[in-house]
Amino acid sequence: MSALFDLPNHPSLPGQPSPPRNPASAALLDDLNREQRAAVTHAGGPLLVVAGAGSGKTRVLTRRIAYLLGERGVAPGQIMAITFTNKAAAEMKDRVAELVGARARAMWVSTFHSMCVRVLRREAKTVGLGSNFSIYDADDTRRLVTIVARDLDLDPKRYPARTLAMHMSNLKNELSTPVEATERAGNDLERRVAEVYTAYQRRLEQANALDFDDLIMRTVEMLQTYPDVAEYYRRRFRHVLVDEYQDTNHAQYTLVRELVGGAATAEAAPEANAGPGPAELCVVGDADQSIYAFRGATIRNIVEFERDYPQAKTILLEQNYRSTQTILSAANAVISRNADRRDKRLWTESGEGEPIVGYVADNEHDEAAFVAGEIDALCDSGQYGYSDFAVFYRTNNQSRVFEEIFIRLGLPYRVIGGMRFYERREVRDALAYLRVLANPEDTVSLRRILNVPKRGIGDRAEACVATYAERERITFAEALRAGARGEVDLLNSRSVKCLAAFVELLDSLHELVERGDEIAEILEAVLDRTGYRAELEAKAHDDPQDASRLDNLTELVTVAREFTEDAATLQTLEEDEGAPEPGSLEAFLERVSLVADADSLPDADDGEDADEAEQAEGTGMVTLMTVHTAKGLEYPVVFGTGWEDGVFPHMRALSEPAELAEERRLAYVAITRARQRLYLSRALMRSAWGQPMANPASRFLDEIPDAVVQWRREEPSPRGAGSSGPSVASTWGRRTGGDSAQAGLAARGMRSTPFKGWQETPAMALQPGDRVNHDKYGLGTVVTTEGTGARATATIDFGSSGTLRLMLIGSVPMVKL
Ligand SMILES: Nc1ncnc2c1ncn2[C@@H]1O[C@H](COP(=O)(O)OP(=O)(O)OP(=O)(O)O)[C@@H](O)[C@H]1O
Ligand SMILES: [Mg+2]
Repeated sequence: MSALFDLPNHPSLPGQPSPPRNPASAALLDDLNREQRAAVTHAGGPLLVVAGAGSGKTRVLTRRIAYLLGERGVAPGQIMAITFTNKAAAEMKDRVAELVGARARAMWVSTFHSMCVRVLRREAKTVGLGSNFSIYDADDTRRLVTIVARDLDLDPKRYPARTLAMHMSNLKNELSTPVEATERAGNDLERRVAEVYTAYQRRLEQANALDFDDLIMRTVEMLQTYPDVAEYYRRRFRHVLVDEYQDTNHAQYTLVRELVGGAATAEAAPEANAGPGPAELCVVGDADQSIYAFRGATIRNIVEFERDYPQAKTILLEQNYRSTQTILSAANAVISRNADRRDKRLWTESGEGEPIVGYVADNEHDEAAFVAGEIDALCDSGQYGYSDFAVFYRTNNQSRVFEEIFIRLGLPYRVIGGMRFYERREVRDALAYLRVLANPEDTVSLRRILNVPKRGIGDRAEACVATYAERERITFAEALRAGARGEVDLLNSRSVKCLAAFVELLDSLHELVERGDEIAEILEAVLDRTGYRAELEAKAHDDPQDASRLDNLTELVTVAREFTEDAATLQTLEEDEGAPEPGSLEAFLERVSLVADADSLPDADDGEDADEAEQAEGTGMVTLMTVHTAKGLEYPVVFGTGWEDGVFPHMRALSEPAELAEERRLAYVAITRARQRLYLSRALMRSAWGQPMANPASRFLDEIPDAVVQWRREEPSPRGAGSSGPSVASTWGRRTGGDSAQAGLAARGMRSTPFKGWQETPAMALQPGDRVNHDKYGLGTVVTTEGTGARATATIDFGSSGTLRLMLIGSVPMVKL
């Protein structure tokens, strides 16, 4: 226990139950503190457990379930437990199964959304849905709103889809129907939103689809409209337990009430003939971890619990069992800046622990390399296995950089939430084209794209070609060309024409490869000339998913562009025998397949063998996820990345006090996931939407006391005035070491990355004739320069090392002489 947040005399509750004599239940209660035990054994009225991060709230829920099953004779089928993420649900189920065995399977442990899907699929007929209804995610929703708004002739500048979707979602979270929304609309925006909402619901219904918010709202409506259905669920679930109660919104709150039957009690339902009586309710939460206000979550539900449920009992937990004091100090320092919160007195017995490690990276690639390097080193030291590590980022799109470096270094990892980029259909289609261009004989890819997009080469034509290839003992590609010349029997003339057009298309694309066009250009040509993009664009008006496919293709073009840019700065000197030429289409495809190959790492589909192997080795995989997804979880070592103003806190929050408070709670969540070691990093430059941006340090970093952070690498101080290139000194906040940066960094034992100092300016200013010294290629003379800003490049003659074209932005290990 240590200095900052000690509270040795934590209060105990009166009338504590002592552990029962039954040895089995003693085991269930043994390793709990008094307050936890009180919560586990509490019977009867509604129970609220409020406590800070890592104080054992979830453990209380899990134990309580085991206790209900083991000691109170409750059947598994009578238990409904609600968690915030699917991962948390799976973990809770596992933990209960460890305690009570396989019968845990009959419990319902799920998220609100999955629970509602389950109920609605069962009751589809009652609510007039086809049981195969589809579910639109947030992205689909926004795109459908765009379509609806366009149909209604709304000016997208004045009424952006995102805003409309948000307001609509708020209405649903408040359980307002389109009719109610229309009646209550008091101003122009509200009227527009109501119109969109009405039209949107009609479209959803036609598509037999529900969005996320509907899942909850429809379930609530059903329970309120059909008392016998509600009765069925109330009889069935005698125990309702909710984790992360601080993140429930009004709709979810109402759903819980309907399930428990508390509302009926409040409205003084006649005693006689009443249903089964309210179920036992147990909710746990922490107002400081409320991070879903954007989905209408309100801590009102915690604060007012005792008013909502007059018989309620509240239990506070104050001992933290998860983190070191250092980590708690950082967490407390950040969260205590929020106004209007109840101060908490978390304490721990686990000691100071390791200092928090801070790292200032040159850019996001450097940051990812640092993270990967640390994981590697800590694993090598034998202290940790891969599964002990988690890497957090603020938004999903930040995962790709980590995925790529992990792949390259062979670090096993998994991404929670968000589909792997290279698994997506459109990405695979586009890559199949490139594969065929790189290798015309790639039959699998060729057959994949043969009729994608549709071009009149049906299954029958394909079969004829395949048969001909087999008979003539030639490749499929050769047979295809024969078909295009009309030499394959049984092909009708229309098919021959289509094949000929396809072959011609491939040939024309192949010319671009021969000509040495950049990969991004080739890819663009593929998407345009095949009509792939046009087809998606046409369909995007009706199907929101097609619109997101277009975005993914744009992202793939960016990947290709970055690859070429990287290659320009890359080691031509380090060529492996037989490796494809750097920057070539082949090299690109090789790199991509390595990344995509991650799919076949354990856990994807290798099934049990891989699991066993993993367990045998005891190393597992590094987990990558957003902070939102990480809520409720814990890891021995946590990397908080992208701690930059504009990234985390999110850009949106910078000018919005309420949103900033929410981002701060998110930072509190991030920090308190760590058990032993915490790393916090940021990058000086980060590409966002294709543009490199210089981001200042996250204000949350500044809020953490210096005493608990050890900076492994600080921000380099800009060299004296007059150095080449415009300075970005204005964005370089505190922590700027006053020392000569290079020597200072070396002295602090900086790892592999060479010092980049002032080269971190937006682009190095060079002119033909300038002399430079490159870390790797040595002395050189600038021959020509091209482009500006992010596109700035220079062709430099390095004498015996060759003449190279280099990017002048990002981590260029080179100085001008
Ligand atoms: N009485 C206890 N003795 C030992 N370990 C405990 C005890 N209570 C909780 N723990 C451990 O402390 C860690 C944090 O517990 P838990 O995840 O239940 O906390 P939480 O309050 O739900 O945290 P969060 O707010 O992040 O959801 C877990 O590893 C848990 O097993
Ligand atoms: Mg928890």
